[in-house]
Amino acid sequence: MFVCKYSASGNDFVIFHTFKKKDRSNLAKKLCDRFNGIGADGLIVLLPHKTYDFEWQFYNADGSEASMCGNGSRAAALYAYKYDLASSKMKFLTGAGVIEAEVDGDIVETQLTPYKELGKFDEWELFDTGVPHLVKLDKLENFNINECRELRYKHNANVNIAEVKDNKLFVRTYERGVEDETLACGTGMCASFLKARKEGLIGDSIKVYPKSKEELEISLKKNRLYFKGRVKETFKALCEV
Ligand SMILES: N[C@H](CCC[C@H](N)C(=O)O)C(=O)O
Repeated sequence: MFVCKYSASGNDFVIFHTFKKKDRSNLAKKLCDRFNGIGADGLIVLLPHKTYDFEWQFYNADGSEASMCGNGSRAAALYAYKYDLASSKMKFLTGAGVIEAEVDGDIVETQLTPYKELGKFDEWELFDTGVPHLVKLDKLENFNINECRELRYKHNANVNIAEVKDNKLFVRTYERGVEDETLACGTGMCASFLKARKEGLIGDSIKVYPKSKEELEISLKKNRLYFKGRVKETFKALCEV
């Protein structure tokens, strides 16, 4: 069957759709392997749903399932629209709840599930933007992969360093389940937005730049997070899955 690869601001995913829900943890590890597989940060499988346009299974590259993926939600929406699984405005079910998305050319905006503030640990703050994220406001060059890895296991969370410069938000993320820094992390950028806004450094909308330097936009409307940016299909092939 056909599998595709999508890149959402540098966060990349193998995506396909099928009818049968089953454990695809080992498949995710195989397909996401950057040496022996297609290579990606995650695997997304779209499945039929009686109420919503579809539901999904999301796996990190290490085969662990995650309840949500911000960039993955934008990639899944573009895939669903391109392959006639949904119209340009859609609703789909994730482990974190229902996501609303809108496709406009190669720009996709998704509304994330309601966020939670989960507490402070020293200069770090923990948020749930669909998955758990620790955020510290600091200079980006102070991003330390070993410190991030330690905090990731201590709190079972993704770890972000965020910096506000010239009224723009810059974010670097160590991603749980990829176990490395990724080029972008949507729920991480959203958690960083919440932290910067809480400290009074930004307003309700801002341009955000992850490690890939691709421009995204995050806004807070009626206390819900909206996240918008470019998505592209980078690969398509027949593949045994
Ligand atoms: N690695 C995350 C899931 C993917 C999040 C990220 N890729 C995004 O765009 O939100 C976790 O296990 O919590």
